[in-house]
Amino acid sequence: MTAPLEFTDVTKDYAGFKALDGLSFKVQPGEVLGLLGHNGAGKTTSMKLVLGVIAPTQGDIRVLGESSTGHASDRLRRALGYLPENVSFYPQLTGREVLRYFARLKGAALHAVDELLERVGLSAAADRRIRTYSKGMRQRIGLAQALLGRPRLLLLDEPTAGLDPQVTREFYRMIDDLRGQGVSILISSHVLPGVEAHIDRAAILGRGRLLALGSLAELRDRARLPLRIRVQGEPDRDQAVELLRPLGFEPCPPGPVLELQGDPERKLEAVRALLALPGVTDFELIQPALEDLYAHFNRSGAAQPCTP
Ligand SMILES: Nc1ncnc2c1ncn2[C@@H]1O[C@H](COP(=O)(O)OP(=O)(O)OP(=O)(O)O)[C@@H](O)[C@H]1O
Repeated sequence: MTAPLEFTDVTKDYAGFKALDGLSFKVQPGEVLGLLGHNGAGKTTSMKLVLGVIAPTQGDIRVLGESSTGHASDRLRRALGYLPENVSFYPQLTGREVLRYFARLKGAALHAVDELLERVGLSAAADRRIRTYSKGMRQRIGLAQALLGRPRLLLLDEPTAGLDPQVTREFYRMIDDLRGQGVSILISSHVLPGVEAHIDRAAILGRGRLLALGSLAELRDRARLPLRIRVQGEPDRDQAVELLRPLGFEPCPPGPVLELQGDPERKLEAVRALLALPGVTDFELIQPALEDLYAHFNRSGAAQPCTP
């Protein structure tokens, strides 16, 4: 099956400044790919290239099997859903009016509007003016707008920036549903903790270059960051350290609970040793989080798995 989105060796220069440098990746059918990077890494530039708003300086971008810059780009734009980073609508219009307006622009069926309002949980607020909407409600109307025309490929640029944790969770639940329906999604973010559980793979961008691409498990394998073990109970700290140090585990700085970090390959040996230690009532294995992997591949200093 053709990948809904494919970047091949894409470079984008803005007046001599390389915003993207040899970027290649694919979004597979029904996949959620996280495009992760710091401010200025090239996430929005990538989105604009997919939309055909700007053209690559070099390289090729295939969107739903067609070139993003060819004569098909208008039609392609209609087949895409896009939620921009700073979503803004006419404040004096109601939610329903905004969606009807965009449905006409996109050539989407007007009867889809009420269904979409329901889907994003805004039916009750459909006849309120946008200027009375909270930030979370505006993001939801933005998502509904992006879903007009039942796009097979959805581009979400920093969709949860500025949302509170509860609204962020609700937003990701909607993303999970869409993924379940086979929609392919490119989601850019620099807010990493929330996105981790909702993406199939991550593409880590740094200064326009692809630093790493893979599932969390693949990135963990590649990075080989230390595994952290949090020990519950009241074992003798010195005894625990003495036992685990020969296995390559070192204690984290003293805190309310004992934590050690070391080679993930020696996890079982470490666990066995811990189980034999008096006072241990339980333990928790803590894998490097997406944030740790991101820091590792960005080389913005070694990841600090010992920090909470
Ligand atoms: N029209 C433009 N002209 C010149 N430089 C630009 C232009 N648009 C973007 N850039 C530069 O290209 C780089 C990538 O910008 P881009 O907006 O793609 O980053 P981003 O990853 O989306 O960042 P953010 O998280 O801050 O939105 C930045 O250094 C930016 O200043």
